[in-house]
Amino acid sequence: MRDRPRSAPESPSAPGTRRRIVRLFLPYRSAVCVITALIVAYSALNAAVPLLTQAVFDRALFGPDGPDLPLLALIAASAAALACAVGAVDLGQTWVSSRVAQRVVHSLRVEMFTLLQRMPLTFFATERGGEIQSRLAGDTAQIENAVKDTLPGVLAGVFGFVAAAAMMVALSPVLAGVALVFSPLVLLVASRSGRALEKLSAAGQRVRAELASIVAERLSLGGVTMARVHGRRDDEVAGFGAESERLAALGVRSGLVAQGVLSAGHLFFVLTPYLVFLAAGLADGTTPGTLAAFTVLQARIHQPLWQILNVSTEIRSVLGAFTRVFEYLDLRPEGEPRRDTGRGPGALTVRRAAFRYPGTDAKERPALREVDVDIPAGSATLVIGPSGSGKTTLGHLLAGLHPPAEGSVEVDGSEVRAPMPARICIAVQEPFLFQGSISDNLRYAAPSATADELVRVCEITRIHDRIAELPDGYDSLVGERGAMLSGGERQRIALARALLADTPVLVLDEATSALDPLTEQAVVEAVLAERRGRTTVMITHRFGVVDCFDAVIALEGGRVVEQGTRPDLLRDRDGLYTRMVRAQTGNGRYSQPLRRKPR
Ligand SMILES: Nc1ncnc2c1ncn2[C@@H]1O[C@H](COP(=O)(O)OP(=O)(O)OP(=O)(O)O)[C@@H](O)[C@H]1O
Repeated sequence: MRDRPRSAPESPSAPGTRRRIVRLFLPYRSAVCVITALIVAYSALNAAVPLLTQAVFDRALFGPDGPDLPLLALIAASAAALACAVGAVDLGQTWVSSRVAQRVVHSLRVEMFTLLQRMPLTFFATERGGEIQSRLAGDTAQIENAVKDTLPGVLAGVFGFVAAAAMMVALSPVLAGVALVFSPLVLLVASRSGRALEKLSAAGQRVRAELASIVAERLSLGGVTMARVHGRRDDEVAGFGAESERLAALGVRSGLVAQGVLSAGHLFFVLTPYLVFLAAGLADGTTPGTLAAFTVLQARIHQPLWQILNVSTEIRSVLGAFTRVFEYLDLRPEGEPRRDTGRGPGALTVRRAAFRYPGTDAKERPALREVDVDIPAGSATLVIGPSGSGKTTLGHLLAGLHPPAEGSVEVDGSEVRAPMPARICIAVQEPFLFQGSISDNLRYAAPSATADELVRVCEITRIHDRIAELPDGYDSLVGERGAMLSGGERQRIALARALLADTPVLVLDEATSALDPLTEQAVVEAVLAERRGRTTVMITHRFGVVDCFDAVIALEGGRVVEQGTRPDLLRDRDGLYTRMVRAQTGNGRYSQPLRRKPR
């Protein structure tokens, strides 16, 4: 088990993949048996048709008593019945295969999605969106096609070959020997070249995933804007073009190898009938009917071999798809959080907490170390510090988004190692709004919230008037990721959503940074004034905007360097907080609060 999958597997199909595939199909073993039985029946019925051809020649048309028309009509009716039976069996097999394919792929997709939902946030910071998309949608689609079409195709090929070969042996062992003499050679060539095709196909999959990542990242609103702003549109096209060209070159190479195998097979298919005719000419006693039946059977033997040659590439690339899907299924997700419905007053305690982001050098200082913090229930606390000092990381630890590597974080005595939706909510600087209406987005936090409750929280965050101005009000659509709203509007809707969750603890991580100072002041004051006993932790750079906080925590280099009430901290004229206030306001005389605390 690993933390992250390799995004570019070296080996197209990892060892053990085949065994895992078999395990995947174990629950469907009855259906697989039915599919196999239907394919066997299909192959046997198909192989019986040449017997009718033999009867037409040797008995109905050129029999000892001349043409026998009633027999010919009977043979024609039998052929029609056989064709109907073949069609019905084929239909049944397709139906069962499709059902199995859909069930298997559905469970793989859901299992992967469930697992990804439980992955640590740091996974999403490092894994490319296109990679996830490519495995969840692309690879599973490939598996679906393989289960539905390719694998039954191979089985049909194998059984078709065996049935036709058996029929040939029954008709004439000598001619059968001549007809089949090159078959092992063709299969050997196919299997050898298969290895080259497997590597080419795995390389193709990797480039496809890279292309999907580029599309997801660079054709997003932010990606396109960045390219335009910096005049790099041509470079973006060139980058995409280079990857696309790699894919095209790989496609040409795979096409050549695959066609080489098919051409070798074709040579065999063209030559063997003439060898059979030659053998028939040399040997005595071959009736025209037997030769006609053989001609039909040879076509029947070519078709399955052709089928096997054709699908061998697909089978190898689908093994690669299974490997990539299994890599995601082997991810190590976060532990399932305890179902926590307790609320409590919301007192936060952090003891000697440390956190280091995965993948960072052990010599680098951790994002947080030896953090000791006490935040009383119902209090309002400001967290400040220079950029990169660990404020967001502390906010994430308090909200349970990252578990501390050392030490502990507790709310009302319960350990916080995973999000606790009933107790703690966090509003972030770049909130996520999904495509839907404003009320859909608000109700994500509280599905049963009434219209009045939506209005109440939106009034607190000073967004209600703006929503009321929109033609559809709370039913207005926000666009993908809230693209139809301004940054400040998005933040205020997300903050209202966090208030709607009505948790005893609320962490605001630069949650109002996109607002103008006057609106920000009004929003923060309203959030604090209407907090009804809620513990509020506000991480911000613009702490001069409001002064109504009970305590200030100052971070520097991942440590807490100051902690206390605002007047206490301002007393130290060289302290970090005082220096930051001075730099922000250009005024060093901060011994008194800027404004009176709201009730
Ligand atoms: N996903 C990540 N992977 C690796 N390192 C990270 C990651 N996120 C943050 N860091 C590092 O952790 C440290 C603390 O980052 P954090 O975001 O907590 O700082 P911050 O005080 O909130 O900064 P800012 O004020 O600029 O938002 C920084 O050195 C940052 O580079």
